[in-house]
Amino acid sequence: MNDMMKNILLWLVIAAVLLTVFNNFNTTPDTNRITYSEFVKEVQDGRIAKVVVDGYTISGSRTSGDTFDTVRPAAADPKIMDDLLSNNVVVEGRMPEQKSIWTQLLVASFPILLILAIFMFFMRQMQGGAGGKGGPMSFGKSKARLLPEDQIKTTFADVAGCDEAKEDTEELVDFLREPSKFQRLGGKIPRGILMCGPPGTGKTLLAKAIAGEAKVPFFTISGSDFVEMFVGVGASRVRDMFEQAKKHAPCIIFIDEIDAVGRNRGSGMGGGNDEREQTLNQLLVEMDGFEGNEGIIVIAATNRPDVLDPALLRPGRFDRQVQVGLPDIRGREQILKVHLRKVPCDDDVEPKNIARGTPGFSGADLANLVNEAALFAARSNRRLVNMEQLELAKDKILMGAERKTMVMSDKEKLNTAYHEAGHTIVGYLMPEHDPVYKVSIIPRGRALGVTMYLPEEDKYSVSKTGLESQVCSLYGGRIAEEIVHGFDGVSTGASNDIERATSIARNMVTKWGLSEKLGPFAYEEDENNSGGYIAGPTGSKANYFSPETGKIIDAEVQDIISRCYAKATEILTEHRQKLEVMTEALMQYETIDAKQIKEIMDGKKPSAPEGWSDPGTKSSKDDDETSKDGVTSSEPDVESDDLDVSADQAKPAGE
Ligand SMILES: Nc1ncnc2c1ncn2[C@@H]1O[C@H](COP(=O)(O)OP(=O)(O)OP(=O)(O)O)[C@@H](O)[C@H]1O
Ligand SMILES: [Zn+2]
Repeated sequence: MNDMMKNILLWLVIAAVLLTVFNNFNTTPDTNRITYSEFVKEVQDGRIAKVVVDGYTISGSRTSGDTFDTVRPAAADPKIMDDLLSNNVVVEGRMPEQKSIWTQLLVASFPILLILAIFMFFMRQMQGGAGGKGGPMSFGKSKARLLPEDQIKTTFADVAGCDEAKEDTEELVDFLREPSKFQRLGGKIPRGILMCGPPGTGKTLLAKAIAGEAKVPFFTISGSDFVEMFVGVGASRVRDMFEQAKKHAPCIIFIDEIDAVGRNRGSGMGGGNDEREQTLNQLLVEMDGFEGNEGIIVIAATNRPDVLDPALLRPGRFDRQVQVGLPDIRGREQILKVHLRKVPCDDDVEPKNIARGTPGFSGADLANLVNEAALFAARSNRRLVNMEQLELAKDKILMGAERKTMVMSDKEKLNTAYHEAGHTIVGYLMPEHDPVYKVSIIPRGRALGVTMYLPEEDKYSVSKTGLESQVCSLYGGRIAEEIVHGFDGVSTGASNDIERATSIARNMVTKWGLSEKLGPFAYEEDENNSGGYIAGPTGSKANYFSPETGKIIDAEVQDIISRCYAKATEILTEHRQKLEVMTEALMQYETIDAKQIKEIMDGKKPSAPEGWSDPGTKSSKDDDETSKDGVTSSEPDVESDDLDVSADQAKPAGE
């Protein structure tokens, strides 16, 4: 309440100043104006001849003939006036009504009350407390939502594929079930747990499952809910939340995106954000404030543990970290099983196969996959989800939704086919390159065509050779166009490829220490993503090099790219014949799989892809699509970022 009081006080002072100014303005001194005490004295001295009373205003004339006026203070006892005026003075007009001291006070304080009321109204609005939209129960001042214990149906059985994280948190369940027993045994229980991991890996789910298993209430709030416009609001929200939690203990407080408030103070983005800092301080105070045996466990989630303020990680606060990473193949299989349980499935459904084909997928991606498959099944009036729909759903998530309505001209289609075939052939032949999983010239999302690579198993890093191979295959598309149409015939379709290739080459030099000339130093650092991304979106960068080094960096990047470009050109010139065959196959089938690609690369005639039936002739019409990206969706490494990018591209046409 403290900060709120400060705010109110501030407003009161402003109100008081305003009132004073207003009053002064009102009582501009008149030449004849006298003070009330002067007036009383003059009456007593018998100098007043006539008095006209109008409420509190008193005017009149003196025995000497000149006029005067004065204002009777509300506090003056009216009876004294009566006594004063009883003799030899002519009194006209009416006396002020007798008001109780309370009424007078009320009248006097009305403007202040009004301002207070308006202020309170705004506070309420800001805190969005009224009525609790969304949550089953939300309480006034803090935005935290409270899920009572009987409403949490999530258990550990719903969380699959993160066994270590589950093990790490099992003892919390025991503790929450019976905090006193734990205390008696001298068990030491952390107050705060930090769950770290990429988005969608089930951090929220796991926290909820702990509450569900322990049958305790679950408070949830997002770090961004604390960051407010008004200084002090966030801090008071934190205080409120902990107050509420204490009433419901034992319980769990879950703070999602703690990095929104917990960023390192005095460094990084938006330095000197008072509000955020105050909120963070309050959080630290509250964390220190409750005893370990109160039965409150604060679980915070973040995917950027590295940006958190070290004070948050100190003993007694979030001193225990639980890693919730992307699931491996076994994990993915289990997660798929959890979600497939909820939809009617055909007998042919093999979670293991889907798990194998989805490296880099998060739990949320897999849940989405099952959901999409169910939608596909519903759309084709099937009662059971089968493997075909699961494959379709996987492709949709990996490559974006097909845009069946978009018609390309034959010329554009042919160009796209050459482009994708170029990517595919270079990717196929380069060492340590992920195998091509599918090539398609069906427009998806913003891409005109897609070449999808998938590693055979989960991969956590890429070698220098692998990276250079990626750069080569990224240029393969553009080079194929160049070989067929000449330099003047190259389309704009390669912009995304070029961007990504450049980004890989640059990261090789400035981040991954893969330039011999420059050595293993970090010259550049992304503010937003702390490395690990290959061709991920670039945030604002921090540079650590002199202008001279900058020139060498540029030269090194150019060197990598020109070497890779030459290599890819060499490959495609040598395999020109295969480029033609693959293009032809793409024109015919539109989508070909690893099997057809292998046949073509072995110099054989490609077979028809599985499930392919001749659709007859397709209509074609000119299309004014602006984005001509033939996106090469190579499989990401540790991060599933590229998956997100493909998913984003499933938005409607034209960005
Ligand atoms: N390990 C898992 N087992 C089962 N389902 C999962 C798992 N991980 C994620 N999911 C599914 O994905 C959904 C989203 O997961 P959740 O919100 O818990 O992720 P998160 O890590 O908290 O993500 P974010 O960081 O984006 O908040 C869950 O509701 C669940 O359906
Ligand atoms: Zn391309």
